[in-house]
Amino acid sequence: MKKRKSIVLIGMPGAGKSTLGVLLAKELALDFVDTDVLIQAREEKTLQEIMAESGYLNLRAIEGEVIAAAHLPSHVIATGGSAVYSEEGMANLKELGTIVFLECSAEELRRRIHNYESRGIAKAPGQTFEALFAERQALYREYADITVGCDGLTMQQALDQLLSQLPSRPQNGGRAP
Ligand SMILES: Nc1ncnc2c1ncn2[C@@H]1O[C@H](COP(=O)(O)OP(=O)(O)O)[C@@H](O)[C@H]1O
Ligand SMILES: O=C(O)C1=C[C@@H](OP(=O)(O)O)[C@@H](O)[C@H](O)C1
Ligand SMILES: [Mg+2]
Repeated sequence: MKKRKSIVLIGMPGAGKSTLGVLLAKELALDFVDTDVLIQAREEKTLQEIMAESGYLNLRAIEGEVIAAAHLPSHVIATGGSAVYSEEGMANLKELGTIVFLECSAEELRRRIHNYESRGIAKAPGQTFEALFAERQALYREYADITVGCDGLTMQQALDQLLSQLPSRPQNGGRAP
């Protein structure tokens, strides 16, 4: 079977990378992988356990290794929100395909996420949501090939918006690098 370019979803926790990623993979007949699951399987620990045992910087380091080593053509790849801290990892993902930033405002994310402190976000202790949002926003923008604004959209509307912004199928359907 021909290898196709992958689609890589980046964005803040709660932006919809994992949930929309599955729907997108089904729509495009691609495989789906969530790099959070790859990390957990490699470490045989949950993300929360990794952070509790060795800290958020170690989780980011492991995430960087996992995404730098990922060989995943013809996939929709949902990353964790902290993937953008790894330059090497993002370079590899960019080689695999199109990077899509699911952009939500801080207000929208606040409406979706009610467990900011306990969700296992890889952030410095005490860092506020607003500070983390600002720090990350710059990185998501830097890496994005496409930005999909998700505020106020239902899941289906966000999926439709994403599909309409993707490069057309013939461009998508070339051989993977
Ligand atoms: N338009 C939307 N698109 C994606 N998720 C949405 C939307 N509206 C509400 N949600 C909710 O936001 C959450 C997104 O979570 P998730 O997919 O795990 O995000 P991420 O993987 O980016 O952290 C889910 O609980 C989902 O039901
Ligand atoms: O943004 C973050 O720091 C993180 C986001 C999580 O993934 P989601 O973005 O899919 O929630 C997960 O990788 C980990 O808990 C760290
Ligand atoms: Mg996720």
